[in-house]
Amino acid sequence: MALTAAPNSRVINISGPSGNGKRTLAHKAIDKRPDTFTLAVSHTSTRSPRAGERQLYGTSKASIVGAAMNGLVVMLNIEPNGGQQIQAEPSVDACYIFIKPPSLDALGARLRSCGTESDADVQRRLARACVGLEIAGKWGSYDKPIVNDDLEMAYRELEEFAL
Ligand SMILES: Nc1ncnc2c1ncn2[C@@H]1O[C@H](COP(=O)(O)OP(=O)(O)OP(=O)(O)O)[C@@H](O)[C@H]1O
Repeated sequence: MALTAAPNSRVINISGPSGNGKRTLAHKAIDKRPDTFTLAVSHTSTRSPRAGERQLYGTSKASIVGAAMNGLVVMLNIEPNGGQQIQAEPSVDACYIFIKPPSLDALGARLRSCGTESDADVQRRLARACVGLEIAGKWGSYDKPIVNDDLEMAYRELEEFAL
């Protein structure tokens, strides 16, 4: 049987530098509209799925398409390569959102506020974020950039784009 998502279904790859609020934004979407949004996390994640999340294993594509066929907007927070594979799959109507921090200073403050990382780790993640933002800027292959400054406004942009 061919895997074909329902016409109005959406699969959204959520990408962007570590610590810029991808997970926070996705969980806000699930909290606000639990009957609409679900989050698929990579099977490489070290933690168990939280409420509203689906963990992806070998049949990831089938489970994504299955959820989309059930009318859900499936947000993917997975490794960049995995996201590109899903995007390249013609049976899935996938799009690509890039979440940007308002500034590198703000991103640094968020990483530090978690309190789980040493200064050296924060500096390393910021350096990676600089590279990621530069690549994304040149790459330009995402459908929707969202600046996650005010969380409520960022969520409204996500909702407007997704629904
Ligand atoms: N708009 C915002 N304003 C202020 N703080 C925020 C905002 N969005 C997220 N944060 C905070 O930033 C920190 C990192 O957020 P989050 O874990 O969602 O990032 P992430 O992009 O999913 O990170 P990772 O890719 O490492 O999993 C958290 O402490 C979160 O509460």
